[in-house]
Amino acid sequence: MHFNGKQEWALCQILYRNFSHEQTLDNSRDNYIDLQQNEFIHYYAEDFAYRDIPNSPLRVQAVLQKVNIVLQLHSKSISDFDLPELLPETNSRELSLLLLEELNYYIISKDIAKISTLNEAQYIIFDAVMKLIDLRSGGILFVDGPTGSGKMYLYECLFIYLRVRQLIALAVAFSGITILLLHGGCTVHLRFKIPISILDGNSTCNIDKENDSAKLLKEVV
Ligand SMILES: Nc1ncnc2c1ncn2[C@@H]1O[C@H](COP(=O)(O)OP(=O)(O)OP(=O)(O)O)[C@@H](O)[C@H]1O
Repeated sequence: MHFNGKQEWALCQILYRNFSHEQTLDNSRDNYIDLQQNEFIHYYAEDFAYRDIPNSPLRVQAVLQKVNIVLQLHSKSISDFDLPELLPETNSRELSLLLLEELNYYIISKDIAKISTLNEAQYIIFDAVMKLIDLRSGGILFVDGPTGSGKMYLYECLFIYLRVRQLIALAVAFSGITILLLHGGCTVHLRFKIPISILDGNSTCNIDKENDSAKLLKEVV
């Protein structure tokens, strides 16, 4: 059974809250053993972190991150248990929830297969965007085309490809209707904290450099 990101997250919270219940963490031997068995991690990696990511260690890291967050609520952490190591670069102590959300999209093989169905024009743009991203040189690309020419389809494929690679790409649009078409979409105003009144000459995006939004924006490819 597969779940979407929000359902999955909710289920993880419930399950891992149970795992991190005081009784489990203290000395109830049976539960404690369950939690220590690495098989449990792989089981949940399949159930809760399955993203068609061909990289099993990454899936395990995704589960460990989620478990760690709940454990932290109980003043414990992954390192208190005999579980695979949570790598520093994926340690949820450093990754904000916003970032974790962006790293945990539910992508199935059907989505990935879409990329191979891009038509020639779409593929040229897809390729250009990927080259720019791989160069990490930054840049602005503007895609235009008549209604129904497949712009949104192209954007979907770009997001799928980047998210499978565990890269951060934020889907934003000016209208609430448009964001419904983009998985994980968010209005520009919400994402960049643009004040509603932008005409007074002094308005700025209200993002503190230390907060989670700023950390997320810094990770964007
Ligand atoms: N390469 C493709 N293979 C199969 N279906 C495609 C492809 N490209 C686009 N489509 C389909 O064509 C339809 C129109 O595509 P899409 O909505 O992406 O166009 P658009 O340019 O974003 O349109 P609009 O400007 O009206 O928003 C959609 O049903 C989409 O699924």
